[in-house]
This record gives sequence, C-alpha cells and structure tokens, in this order.
Amino acid sequence: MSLKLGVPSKGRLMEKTFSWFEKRGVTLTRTGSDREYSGKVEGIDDVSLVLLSAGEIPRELAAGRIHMGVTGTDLVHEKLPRWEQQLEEIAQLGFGQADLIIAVPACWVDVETLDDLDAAAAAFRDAHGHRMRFATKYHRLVREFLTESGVADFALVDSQGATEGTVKNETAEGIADITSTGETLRANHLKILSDGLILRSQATLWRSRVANYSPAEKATLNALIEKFDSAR
Ligand SMILES: Nc1ncnc2c1ncn2[C@@H]1O[C@H](COP(=O)(O)OP(=O)(O)OP(=O)(O)O)[C@@H](O)[C@H]1O
Ligand SMILES: O=P(O)(O)OC[C@H]1O[C@H](OP(=O)(O)OP(=O)(O)O)[C@H](O)[C@@H]1O
Repeated sequence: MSLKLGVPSKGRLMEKTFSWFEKRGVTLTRTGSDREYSGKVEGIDDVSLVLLSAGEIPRELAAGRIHMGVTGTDLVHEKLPRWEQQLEEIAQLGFGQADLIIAVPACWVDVETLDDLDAAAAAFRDAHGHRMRFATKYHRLVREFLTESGVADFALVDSQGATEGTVKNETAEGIADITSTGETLRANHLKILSDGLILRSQATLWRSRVANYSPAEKATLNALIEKFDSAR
C-alpha cells in the first residue's frame, strides 16, 4: 500500500502546494483532463496523490483515509474539535495566510471593540426583538470566540461564500470571515474590530495520528519528512 497525500484540488492552494513540494524535490502533477481529479507523485516512491476540496481534508485526515494532507489552519481548527489528538502539524508552508476576524459596518462609529459590540448587541435585541446576526462559515470558532469574549446577544447565520455581501443584503448585521489583503472588507464598507482577530491561518502540511501506517508507509513518511527538513 502507498502513503496517501491529500492536496487541494484547485485554486490558489493547489498551485502553491505543488510548487512547495517541487522545491523540495517532490513533483506533484494532475493527470488526465483538466476536470479529472487524478494525479501522480514523482521524486519519492509509494506516495499516491488524492485531490480533494481544502474543506474536506481535515475530515479525511481525522478519519485516517489519508495519511498526510495540506490545508489551512482555519479549516482544521473549525472542523476538528481537539484537533491535536487527531493531527500533527508537520510544516507551515508560508502561503495561504489569512486572518479570521469579526467585522461590522464601518459606519458603526460607537463599535470598535468586542465590549462595544456586546453593548450594541444588547441594544439591538431590545430595539429589534431579535439577536444581532453574524454571517460565517466558521460556526464553531466564532461561537466559541464571541462567547468567551463576553458577547451574549448574537446569532450565527450560515454563509458559504460572498459573506461580506450579507450585510448589504440585510441578512446579517456583521460577519466573521477570513481576510488577507482587506480589499473585500473595504469594498463592502466593513471594519474589523480592534480585538476581533479570532485566528491567524496559513496553509499547513498535516499528518494523521489515527491512520494506520504499515512499516513501509512509516518508512515513506519518514523519508518525506527528512526531505522537507533537509530543504529548510
Ligand atoms: N483571500 C485569501 N487569501 C489567502 N488564503 C485564503 C483566502 N481565502 C481563503 N484562503 C484560504 O484557503 C483555504 C481554502 O479556502 P476555501 O474556502 O477556498 O476552500 P474550500 O471552501 O475548501 O474550497 P472548495 O470547497 O471550493 O474547494 C483556507 O484555509 C483559507 O484560509
Ligand atoms: O482580504 P481579501 O484579500 O479581499 O480576501 C478575502 C476574501 O477571500 C475569500 O473569499 P474567496 O475569494 O475564497 O471567495 P468566497 O467569498 O466565495 O469564499 C474570503 O472569504 C474573503 O471574501
């Protein structure tokens, strides 16, 4: 059996992951047509490439269906409670940096901090009869962060994309999403709370602690890690 390596199947993470491995002597290539999700690995024997959505890689690692995988810290922390028991971080890859943050309309001049938000949320509930809504796809992390920060009157609404647009569309009052350059937030007239950073994320190579490793697979894993360490 071969060691299974899961990498994002498209977009910015896929291309940068491929070049990160290439620089370390391991060539990952997509094979077949543009739309076919198959690939190969050269530069080391007995590793097979599994192309997956970045969002599914945490679950596949935690189920032991892949041995290694590349995905963002944000997705691992969101999808796997107590992730340390299931995964080990092998290397931070130095790309895909993004901050998970809380943002509110820029015109809310009285709301700069989480304390301000707590007060505004209570007033909002009194005035509107429902809780202040935050659109996000990071439900677990956001709920934990707001609750630990003492913000009581909030509700989360699901948004799987174009999250910054939900405020203009009036389906939420604020958002919790990742930002990198900040352009999307600015374009949608949103501002980050001064203490509203939930998590700093980047693309990371993980190893499953729960997958079964045959002696040969263990040897392949060690050989790969050695390659990465010697390239540092
Ligand atoms: N603007 C950005 N800049 C840098 N990294 C980003 C940015 N947007 C997303 N990312 C990171 O890329 C990773 C993949 O995010 P994305 O939401 O695109 O994946 P996904 O939902 O699994 O995609 P799909 O399911 O469509 O394949 C996440 O770890 C995220 O932090
Ligand atoms: O700070 P910026 O550089 O502007 O980047 C932030 C944007 O990038 C991501 O969206 P993505 O492009 O993945 O599209 P999505 O809204 O469909 O998730 C993220 O959800 C933000 O919307």
